[in-house]
Amino acid sequence: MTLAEAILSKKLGKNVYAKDSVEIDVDLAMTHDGTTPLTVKAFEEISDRVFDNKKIVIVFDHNIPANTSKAANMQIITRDFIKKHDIKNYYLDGEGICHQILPEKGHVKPNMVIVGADSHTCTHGAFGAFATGFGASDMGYVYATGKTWFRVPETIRVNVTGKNENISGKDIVLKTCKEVGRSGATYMALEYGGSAVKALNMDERMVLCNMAIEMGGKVGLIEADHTTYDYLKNAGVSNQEIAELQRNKISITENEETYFKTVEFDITDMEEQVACPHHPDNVKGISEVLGTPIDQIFIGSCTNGHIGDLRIAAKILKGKSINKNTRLIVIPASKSILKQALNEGLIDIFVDFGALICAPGCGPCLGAHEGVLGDGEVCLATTNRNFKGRMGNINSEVYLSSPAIAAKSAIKGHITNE
Ligand SMILES: CC(C)[C@H](C(=O)O)[C@@H](O)C(=O)O
Ligand code: SF4
Repeated sequence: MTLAEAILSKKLGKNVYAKDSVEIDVDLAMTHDGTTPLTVKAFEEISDRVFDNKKIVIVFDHNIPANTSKAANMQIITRDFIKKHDIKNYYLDGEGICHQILPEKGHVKPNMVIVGADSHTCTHGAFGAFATGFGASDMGYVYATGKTWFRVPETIRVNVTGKNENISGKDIVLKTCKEVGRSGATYMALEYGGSAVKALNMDERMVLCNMAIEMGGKVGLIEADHTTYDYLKNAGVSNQEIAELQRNKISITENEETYFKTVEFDITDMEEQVACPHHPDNVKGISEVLGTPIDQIFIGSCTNGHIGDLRIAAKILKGKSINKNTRLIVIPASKSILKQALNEGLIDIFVDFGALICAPGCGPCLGAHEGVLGDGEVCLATTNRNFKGRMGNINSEVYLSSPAIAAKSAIKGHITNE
């Protein structure tokens, strides 16, 4: 069985396989400031009671603090919904990006079925959970019934081996995007494994699963292991619950025949990867884009705003100053990452370097809040999407890279790995 089949089978108490259709109870449902109002509208057409006020999580992250009256009014609708239905889990005051908050606050656990009204909900597959993004009307149905249906996805196995200290989770996922292509995994699971994946910490594993949707993937998945359980412990999950999860651990034996296909690569001699405008699968080895002038650099987002990312960037930027032809925006993915970065002196390093620090949230990632680009400008971002106009201007260009490449490029003012 593939990991996707195994998780869904365990949950349903019977064996299900790729292409089967299943109706299933969800363990966690998430919406954010951008998608809650439409979800509420769809929900109210079918019910006046949520299925379970403890299994819903609502996060404000896309436009926080509100930048327009429209965004502020959408937040009023959401706050009213939270009060009316006594929703227990909500993070509304710049606590961070939903895909960071969910695991950080201990909401995500292996074997869960998680749905969210955001396409990057697939991030949580890094914990061995079946997690996927939905549109607001599907979420309205989930808020009312706690149920949804899936076609069990076929699986592309991605095996990554080798060792290379210059290669991060972001380089691995960009390479995967190049290999699989923008629609190569449509409605499929991307199941990551191999020694190089096993060696990654949870922040880096989340990067791999976060970008599954950029290949059309339904879910990104990584088998839970001791790294997963250590993370859960730090996120406040009780020892008792972790022991229970370990007892129920799903282990799969890799079996070629169960996969739609297998993609394999070795990172030992791989160079850093950069996605060029205007799609995350337009990936080149860094040597092909060295010297590209950059106007704005953004380190943050649900892909690469983790504490580990900020540590890597700060180590590179310490004692240096920003190139006068570029600007740098740094946004920790959550308030607790911001606090940790303050405690470790990372924020001092960024500020001294010449960076602008903004409140935890999505920031410039989708061009709807702050850090919008001007005509003809080029941005290098640690985010997951570089579609035309993604950062708020159809006449701008966005490149995607790891935090290390973003930091090095902020010193030089052009794309570099030195
Ligand atoms: C606004 C939201 C619905 C959207 C998504 O679903 O992914 C956003 O987070 C994005 O990254 O484009
Ligand atoms: S950080 Fe970007 S990709 Fe992630 S949820 Fe926010 S807008 Fe979407």
